[in-house]
Amino acid sequence: MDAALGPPERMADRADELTPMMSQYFELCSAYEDSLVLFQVGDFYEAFCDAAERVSRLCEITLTKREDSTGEYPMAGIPIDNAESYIETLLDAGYRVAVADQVQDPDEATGVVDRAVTRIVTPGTLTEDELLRTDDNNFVACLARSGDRYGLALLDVSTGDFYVTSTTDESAVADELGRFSPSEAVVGPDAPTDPFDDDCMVTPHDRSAFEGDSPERLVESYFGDPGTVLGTAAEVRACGALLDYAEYTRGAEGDDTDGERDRLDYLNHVTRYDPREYMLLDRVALESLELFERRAVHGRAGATLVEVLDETACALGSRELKDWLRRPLTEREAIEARHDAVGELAGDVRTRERLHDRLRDVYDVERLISRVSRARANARDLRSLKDTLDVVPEIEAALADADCATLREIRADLDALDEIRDLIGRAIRAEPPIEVTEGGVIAPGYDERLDDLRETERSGKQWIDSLEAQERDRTGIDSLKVGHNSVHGYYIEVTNANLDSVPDDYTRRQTLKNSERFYTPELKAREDEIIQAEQRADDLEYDLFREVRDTVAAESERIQTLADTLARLDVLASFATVAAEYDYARPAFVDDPNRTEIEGGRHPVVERTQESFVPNDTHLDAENCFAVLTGPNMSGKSTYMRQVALIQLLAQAGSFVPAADARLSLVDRVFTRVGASDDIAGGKSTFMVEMTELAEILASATDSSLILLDEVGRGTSTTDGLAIARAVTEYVHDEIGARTLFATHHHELTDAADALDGVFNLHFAADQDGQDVVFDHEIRQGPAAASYGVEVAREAGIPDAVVDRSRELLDADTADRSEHGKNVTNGHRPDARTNGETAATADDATAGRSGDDGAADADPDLAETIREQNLATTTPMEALALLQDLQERVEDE
Ligand SMILES: Nc1ncnc2c1ncn2[C@@H]1O[C@H](COP(=O)(O)OP(=O)(O)OP(=O)(O)O)[C@@H](O)[C@H]1O
Repeated sequence: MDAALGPPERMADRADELTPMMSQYFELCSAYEDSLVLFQVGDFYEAFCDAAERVSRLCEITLTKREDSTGEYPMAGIPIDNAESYIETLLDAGYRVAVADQVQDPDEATGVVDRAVTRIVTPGTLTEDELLRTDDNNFVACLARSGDRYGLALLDVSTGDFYVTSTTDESAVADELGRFSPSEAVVGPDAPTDPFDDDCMVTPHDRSAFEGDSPERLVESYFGDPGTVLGTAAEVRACGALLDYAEYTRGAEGDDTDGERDRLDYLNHVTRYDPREYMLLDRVALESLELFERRAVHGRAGATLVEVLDETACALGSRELKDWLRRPLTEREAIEARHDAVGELAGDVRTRERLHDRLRDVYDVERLISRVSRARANARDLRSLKDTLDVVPEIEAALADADCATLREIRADLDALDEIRDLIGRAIRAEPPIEVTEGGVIAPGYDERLDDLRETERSGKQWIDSLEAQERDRTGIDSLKVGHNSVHGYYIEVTNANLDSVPDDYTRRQTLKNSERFYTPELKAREDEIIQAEQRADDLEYDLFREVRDTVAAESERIQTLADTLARLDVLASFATVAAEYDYARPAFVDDPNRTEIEGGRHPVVERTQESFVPNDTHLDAENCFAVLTGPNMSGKSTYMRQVALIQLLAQAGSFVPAADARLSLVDRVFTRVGASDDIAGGKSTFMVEMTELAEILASATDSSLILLDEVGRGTSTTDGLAIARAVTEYVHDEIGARTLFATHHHELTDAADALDGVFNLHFAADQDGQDVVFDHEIRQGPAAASYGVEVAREAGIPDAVVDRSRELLDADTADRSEHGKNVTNGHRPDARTNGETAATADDATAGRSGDDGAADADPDLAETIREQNLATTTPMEALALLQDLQERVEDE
């Protein structure tokens, strides 16, 4: 176990003798064993012993020590004012942090001041704005098992988004986790801990939260009858245990005296879903289609799909956009409803701009309302809520002429919460301070008692303001001054020279070098009155503020619905902007299965990152659903395949698509097996990764899926690779029948088109311009003629000698194959040098005989290596590796 966690060993052997404060620390460390405890001492959060050493090293703060009668303890303190950034460092280092605050006024404490853990900060349950990304959700997952079923719950504590699903298939769990990418996971007994990403913290949680009727009771207390809101026992367990964990991380501050935990009142809705309601995009697909993360491919300046699509105006919309892309729909009606709205807004630039303009003033009310419910919102938060509510009627007005059902529904759902808006407007000052306990928060006119107190305060101060003139008159001392300081309060200051004129009712308050300060009984009385009124007013303000906050909290469900409505509208407007500005077309959905008809399709990201882009068509249907795609390296195969998948994904997310026209049938899942990636940390070779991904495709794809295969069998010998590629083609064609695009450098695979109905060839061509290869990026029917790997190798900087020799080998191979049906290994090997001198035969080289020109001094194995190559089945990647090897050997000579 990590020595920084749990009760410090150094204290354990003297636990009974510890000072009361250290004993408190020791006990909190024992109670929160899985967290690093930060313990408030005045203005600092302290850690002691091993935890101190760890905190000091990670946060780069000085390690000091605390000494008392029981010994000496290393100590490290982080300033409370700046705690969040240090806590972030500790989270990044993999710790959960239990924050133990002083929960009693030190002046009221008889012995040691009471402390309690008020929050446990963990990666998945963050609510601190400083630690959260505004444009993305932050989920904590909970995986529970009941019989052979897995229940998966996902909660964003900062926004209240809560999803639950269940499945009997462990790989489906991994797929959903890939989609939501939680930063933390709570795992129940018997549930697997391996489907989580490396960067997801797996948290052990109290077993009892998963057991007995505790999950059920908790679900019921939040959402009503578990049987109605949720489906299976596994879902109830996952959801209940996650609620328990979320409450646990709120610490003890909310604990009632009877030990009941405080509730997370803003969690008033859980969405139960079936993964089949959404187009499935597993982790591999999300990564290879670069939806949210970039991959450096061909050195192109990377961008992600979400980056080129995000024209949202507010944080709510930008998070919603990610969610729509993560979970494209599979129900035609729902998709078309989104398309209707996008179409209407795309055609109405004025409304779109007006909406965008207004939505820019919308605050992140989703996170705001969760702060309100957790009693962490300040007066500025409430004003921000009001500012948001203020724009709602304007948004409503902008949608006054909305025609389609979706926009009309949105308009109807817009709820400006007039009474809340009015309440905040009346109660909270326009620019309130951050601190809510020190007054200045409640607006004048809101509460009579408060106004009276403020009036007393004001008139008292006014009287004091007039006192100076009055006392000057009375005493005849022209230099007399009335002032105030925080230690001594109000005073009348008289210089030493005038002390003789001081009246009898002056009492000395303070002596300075050149003057004396006094007060009079009346001044004192007025001062007390002001102080009292001020104190009572501040307290009253705080009470009133809390009342307003509670009233707002009681409407959290309506505010969440409003947030959701605004988020949807923002995404639809963003889709519309992209559609209008980048010439996207509305896709049509067709009933016949397996249809992908795209005219002039473009890759939404690549077209934005380079000067010109060549649009291409795609035609797949039940009769022709498997395209084998050949062509030189860099000709555009990967781009083309991804563009087909992205168009399908965008269409189902509700967006228009980068194409002149698209007619599509729905897809249940996009599979990708593209690019070579090593999973060295996971102990898998490139080939293993490739085969694991392929196995998943073959096991799970249906005839409604879209499959992209980019060079299958690359990581093994050419013969094995080709065999696998061919077998996969046959299997997908015969058994699955999914729409498939298969890019390959195995030219033999193009023969599959003759053998299998439904398989056809497409290719990209290249022109040779002198020694350069020029790509037109235009897709054509039929197989590619040549692969141009050698020319691409030249462009990559392989020396001419090697490139020329490769070209000779290729030519010889082609000639041999056409004449004898043999490969190049039987051909002749000319001189390795390029000076045109007499070539030695391969046989000479193999035999190690020297030619007159010295060329035969060449490494005899070199010829052997070249002979061994079956160039007919060598991929360009392999050819490149070979060239590199040959080059090194040639240079050695
Ligand atoms: N339709 C197109 N219009 C314009 N440029 C394109 C087009 N398609 C691809 N490109 C450009 O060509 C580059 C290479 O494309 P891509 O990666 O798709 O080639 P590839 O044939 O898959 O190569 P390899 O076989 O080496 O993986 C892209 O980065 C892009 O810059």
